[in-house]
Amino acid sequence: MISSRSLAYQVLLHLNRKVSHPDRLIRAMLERHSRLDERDRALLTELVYGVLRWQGRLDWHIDQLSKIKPKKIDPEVRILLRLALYQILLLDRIPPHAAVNETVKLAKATQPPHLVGFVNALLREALRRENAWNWPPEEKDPAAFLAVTTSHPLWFVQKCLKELGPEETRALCLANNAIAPMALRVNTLRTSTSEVIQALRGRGIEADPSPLLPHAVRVSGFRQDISRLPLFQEGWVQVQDEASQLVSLLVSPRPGERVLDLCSGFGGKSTHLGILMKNEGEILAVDQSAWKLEELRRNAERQGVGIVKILANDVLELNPGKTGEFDRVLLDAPCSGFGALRRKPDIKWRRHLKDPYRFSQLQKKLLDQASSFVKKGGVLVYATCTFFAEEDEGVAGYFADGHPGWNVEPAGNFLPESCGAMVEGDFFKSWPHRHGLDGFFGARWRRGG
Ligand SMILES: C[S@@+](CC[C@H](N)C(=O)[O-])C[C@H]1O[C@@H](n2cnc3c(N)ncnc32)[C@H](O)[C@@H]1O
Repeated sequence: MISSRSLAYQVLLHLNRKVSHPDRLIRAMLERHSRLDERDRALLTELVYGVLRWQGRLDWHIDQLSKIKPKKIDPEVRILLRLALYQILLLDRIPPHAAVNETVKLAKATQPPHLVGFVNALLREALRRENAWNWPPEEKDPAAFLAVTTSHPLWFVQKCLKELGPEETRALCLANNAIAPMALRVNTLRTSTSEVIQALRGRGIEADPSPLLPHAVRVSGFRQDISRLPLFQEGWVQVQDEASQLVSLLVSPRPGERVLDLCSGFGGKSTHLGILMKNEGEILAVDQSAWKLEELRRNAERQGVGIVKILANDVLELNPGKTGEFDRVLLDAPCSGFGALRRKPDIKWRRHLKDPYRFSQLQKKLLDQASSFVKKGGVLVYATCTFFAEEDEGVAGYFADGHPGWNVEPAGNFLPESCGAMVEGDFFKSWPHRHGLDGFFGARWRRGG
């Protein structure tokens, strides 16, 4: 039978060739290989995410060990090496020799003999080193040291050092590498928090109420596909970080209102808004990606949220003449996504220093556009899943300066008291290292009447 290592190799190869969601690729693999047992299914996920999380550091090890110039290492071979070194250097539960032997087997099946020899020699040298590495000098070059040891791009660490200082940068980088607990949002149209916890515990799954939100549940140590559980299929829960759930609370829609969800994606927030509205009123979910909206439609159906309509459109080409005005508008803007590195570690290798600025230019345009849909006296919420100031406070400041008729409404007035630590001035801001949640930002304004 095919091994989880070989499947992980295929997923990582695919991701290297084309930007896609690791989760989707893993799920597709698991569907195709449905006879894989739970241990191997879990190992596949662990290998893919582990390699993506530690890619920078694994590449540094490869470059230290390689007898040929790093640039000359074939990308497919590099992926094989990352996969093996992750198991050897960063995973406890796989004997290092087994990792080398399995990788060499995989190399034999996919590479010409001289490359198999190269893989074999490099991995055996890694075993011989026994963790004696010449790390970049911490005192002299703290940015390089942190970048390598915590596996983040150097530019990212340098930017964080400038904006947050050394202690917070270190804590943030460490938190980004943690495996985030699974957070579920309870669908109060269908069930209650205690019923969800009971159902999960009944299956031997460790589940606890969130200390932050009454309708969220934290699940620990669960490595299987939640979408296979009846409670998911019956729409009792949605997987959603608590910080992301807080954005819908910041919108605080009421039953019967008209709400516009711009950049709705798969509808994590649209369905939450519909539940907060008790399925009364209307939500228009707009995204330029038709396939994401198709998923949103299925997601809303699963959760029994019947008030969401979908529209595939570029937000910048939409106007209130077509849609009418709304009581509340949420713009969950496209962003650099650095707040979600715990769940999407691949992002750090796809972004560049200029990206936060580049995104901020688009976000300003989208926010200007979003405001034109808000009726007088209505509410506008701007959200991102990043912590870089130019995409967060910078965009909010730009909007406030250009729209004197709008009043900022302090985020603290709309979030539960338990989330007081996530209020920064007028805004909502969560951080992985400070709050143990994904990094989100939210700002709210009311349009003058
Ligand atoms: C942060 S994600 C949205 C996440 C989603 N709101 C949720 O809660 O699951 C940003 C979304 O913006 C969409 N997008 C980016 N630029 C857009 C544009 N100009 N018009 C419409 N949608 C856009 C992307 O397709 C993506 O789904």
